[in-house]
Amino acid sequence: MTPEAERWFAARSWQDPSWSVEELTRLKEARRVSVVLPALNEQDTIAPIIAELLPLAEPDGAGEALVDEIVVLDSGSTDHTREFAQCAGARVVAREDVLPEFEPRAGKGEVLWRSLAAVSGDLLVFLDSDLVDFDARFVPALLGPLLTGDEPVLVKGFYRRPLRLPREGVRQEEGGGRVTELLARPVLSAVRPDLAGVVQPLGGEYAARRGFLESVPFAPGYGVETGLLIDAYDRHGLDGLAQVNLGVRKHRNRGLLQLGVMSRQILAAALSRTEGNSFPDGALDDSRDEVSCPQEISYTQFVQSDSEWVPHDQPIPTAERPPLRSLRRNSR
Ligand SMILES: O=c1ccn([C@@H]2O[C@H](COP(=O)(O)OP(=O)(O)O[C@H]3O[C@H](CO)[C@@H](O)[C@H](O)[C@H]3O)[C@@H](O)[C@H]2O)c(=O)[nH]1
Ligand SMILES: O=C(O)[C@H](O)COP(=O)(O)O
Repeated sequence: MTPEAERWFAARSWQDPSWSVEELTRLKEARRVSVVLPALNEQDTIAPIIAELLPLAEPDGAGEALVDEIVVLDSGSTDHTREFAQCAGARVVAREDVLPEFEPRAGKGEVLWRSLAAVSGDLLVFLDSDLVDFDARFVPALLGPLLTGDEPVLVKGFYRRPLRLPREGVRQEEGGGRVTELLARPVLSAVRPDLAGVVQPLGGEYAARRGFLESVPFAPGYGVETGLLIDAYDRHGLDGLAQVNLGVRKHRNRGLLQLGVMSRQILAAALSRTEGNSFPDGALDDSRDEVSCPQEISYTQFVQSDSEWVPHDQPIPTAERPPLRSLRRNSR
């Protein structure tokens, strides 16, 4: 690690976060907290996650709650995700119902971007909706550094990651985070060496201040976390970041080909934030407010069909969404 990364890791990593819900609810004062769950076809896991979150939204004796709203931002589900989420007690927002002047695009980054306009929180907590054995203590842990300190704008979770691949008969207590370890952390250590202390740069469990989220472009698809992390660092320095230990995080582990496509999206978000790059992935503009990109690039994977190997081209969306704040400025 660079000396700066080492200093940051020691100063800004909470290995055993122990803020209580009561303490944080008191510190919250007039600020609002929104929990946002991006979801695409998550009918198996969405309701148990919401059930676990609901107590955080119940007012205490003083009429206050740590969480003001739990919102599922639906990404075009075709299963029962929306109904199950609503029955479980969340507000469900379809991606086409927020910022309707923008034609919806596929992918996770798109719904996170739209969520800024759908929720009222000053502080937003993002959680994936494919989590298994979810523990609501993730939420106070992620909010702790934002409510107890002024500096961080983005707080990432870190955890042990089991790996479960039923088709392959794999069930391990560790070994998850394959894209994180094989692509994201190596790439970040090259393009922003000071970010080498971030344990789970891709984790979908993080909290951030609205002011920061509205000030940056959103990369599409699975590039969104990489973009937010690099942009938080570029604009607010390492001390704009913090990380908290969330214990264990289990999710649906995807197959290798799906992870290949995810990796290409992540690489596009990182390369487009690399000054002077000549890659086709895009580039920051001079003001660093926008990333100008081709709409799409293509990535080829190979699949076996009978005895032959055939190329299979995957479109990788690269067009980023502009900072939400710039839309408000332009509409005035
Ligand atoms: O088009 C999409 C795809 C996914 N999701 C949701 O986004 C979350 C994460 O998606 P998933 O496919 O489960 O991603 P992972 O394989 O878990 O990928 C990891 O790495 C990604 C790349 O950084 C992060 O976006 C993820 O949050 C992180 O968990 C889930 O709630 C999905 O339902 C959408 O809302 N829309
Ligand atoms: O975060 C990652 O590295 C990818 O989502 C893959 O995670 P997994 O190896 O735990 O499935």
